[in-house]
Amino acid sequence: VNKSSILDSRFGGWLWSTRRSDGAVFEHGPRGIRPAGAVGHNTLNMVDDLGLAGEILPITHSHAASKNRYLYVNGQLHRMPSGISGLLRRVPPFSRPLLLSVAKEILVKKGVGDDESIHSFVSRRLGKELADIAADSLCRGVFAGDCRKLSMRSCLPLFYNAEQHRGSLLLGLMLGSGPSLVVPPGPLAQRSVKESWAQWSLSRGVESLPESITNSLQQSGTVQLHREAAVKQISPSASGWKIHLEDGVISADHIISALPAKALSSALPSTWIPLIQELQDISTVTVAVVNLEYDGSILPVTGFGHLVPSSEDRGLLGVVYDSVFFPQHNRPTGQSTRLTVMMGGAWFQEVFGAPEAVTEELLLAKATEIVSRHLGVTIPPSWSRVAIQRDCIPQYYQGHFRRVESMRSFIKKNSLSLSLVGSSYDGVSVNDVIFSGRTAVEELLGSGV
Ligand SMILES: Cc1cc2nc3c(=O)[nH]c(=O)nc-3n(C[C@H](O)[C@H](O)[C@H](O)COP(=O)(O)OP(=O)(O)OC[C@H]3O[C@@H](n4cnc5c(N)ncnc54)[C@H](O)[C@@H]3O)c2cc1C
Ligand SMILES: C=Cc1c2[nH]c(c1C)Cc1[nH]c(c(CCC(=O)O)c1C)Cc1[nH]c(c(C)c1CCC(=O)O)Cc1[nH]c(c(C)c1C=C)C2
Repeated sequence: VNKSSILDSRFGGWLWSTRRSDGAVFEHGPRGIRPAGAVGHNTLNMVDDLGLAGEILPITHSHAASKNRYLYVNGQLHRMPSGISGLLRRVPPFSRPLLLSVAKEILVKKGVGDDESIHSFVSRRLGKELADIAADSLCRGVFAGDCRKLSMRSCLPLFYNAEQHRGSLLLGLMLGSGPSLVVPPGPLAQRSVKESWAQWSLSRGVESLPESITNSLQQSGTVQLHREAAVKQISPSASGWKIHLEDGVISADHIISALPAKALSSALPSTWIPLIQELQDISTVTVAVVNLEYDGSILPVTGFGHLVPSSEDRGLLGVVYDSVFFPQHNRPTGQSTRLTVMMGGAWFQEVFGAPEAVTEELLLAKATEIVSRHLGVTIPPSWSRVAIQRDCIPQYYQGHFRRVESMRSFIKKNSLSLSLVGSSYDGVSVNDVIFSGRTAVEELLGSGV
């Protein structure tokens, strides 16, 4: 069910694509989905099932957008180190070869405590410089968040587990750290492995995925879809639940809630204070997403985009070079360059003030000024679109795992027929949220689906 005022008449939440009448596509949320691992295979299997395989746009690991990612530090773009030579040489903005930090990492003692901030973990194992620049930028480029508050255990479980099981990131990544989930790959996922895909999109944008799911559910004739009907209240009843929607009441024997944690908390019975409190305490951040189109081929570099550490500019998270990796989404006539400037995140309020008060003009002016200063583009954009994505990325702060455990144990102890899925709990990527839905259904049916 879709509620928020800007997303009124559509399903799909943050999977949101603008298709211009001339064929150009602009993404206001995710733009690339990772094919790898169990969660990646699971999504590709669903793409197969939906009959969308013919619309897939893959990017391989050898593509420039996979190899080249940049950092903007001290007023300059720096290509992020990659491959063996990137480890052996000193690559600015870092002051020494990364190999030195990585080699020493093996000798660093395991941390104490059951969670730690990402900044503290990286400082301890790899040094302060990598924490201040690399971890800081990575957290802004995935969670739009602050690495000094984000949880290592919940945000980067692969690296957290590497230290837990092998005492070292390097050893854990080389030797593996515990059993990993496996989802049998279907034809598309097998193709992604064979062709070494790094990410993918769809020819009419990522929103084709929820659109296709909606069509498939409608055609099945077995599912009721309520559009523009917010869940107002959920109350227990003799047969399970009564769900009070804006357009009526429905009964359910089990609820799989994919609502953002805060929205769910305000719909629950007020007597469930511990669960409501935990849900409310999951913070989110707001991101300003500014899509820009320029005439001609105007980029001085080619790659995925660049990230900006908080020490350089607190309000600017990074710039995505969309037309480099999905040129199929460019307008069909004449050369053009599509960029997305992402701003705010954990620093939104501090830099721009209250999201409801900031003007689109101000954000557009800041975005075009950044493109001109960072990329030397002197012409104005030929098209632009500003979207203020309110509360769009949940923040898994230190101790998040305990909060999630405590909510699930409250649900179990009180025998509530309720499953929590979606980006507030077990991962924010598109793959993670789809997989969380599958896991909830499997637990409910007690078997592999
Ligand atoms: C700018 C941006 C860039 C991103 N980039 C990437 C990327 O490159 N790759 C990637 O994998 N992920 C990316 N993500 C993350 C990913 O898109 C999201 O985490 C994911 O789509 C969240 O899905 P969800 O279904 O959990 O939540 P949402 O998309 O938030 O869906 C929740 C739905 O619930 C509805 N709702 C809310 N309240 C109520 C209510 N009371 N009643 C009924 N309905 C309600 C909302 O309208 C919405 O439709 C990005 C996110 C953003 C914002
Ligand atoms: C500048 C801000 C942002 C950019 N993308 C996002 C923000 C907030 C959001 C985002 N990006 C990714 C994910 C999913 C994570 C996953 O587990 O798949 C989300 C929620 C993908 C991603 N983007 C970057 C990295 C390192 C990742 C992880 C997966 C991968 O390695 O591909 C880096 C990055 N993000 C942005 C830019 C400009 C950039 C690097 C140059 C934009």
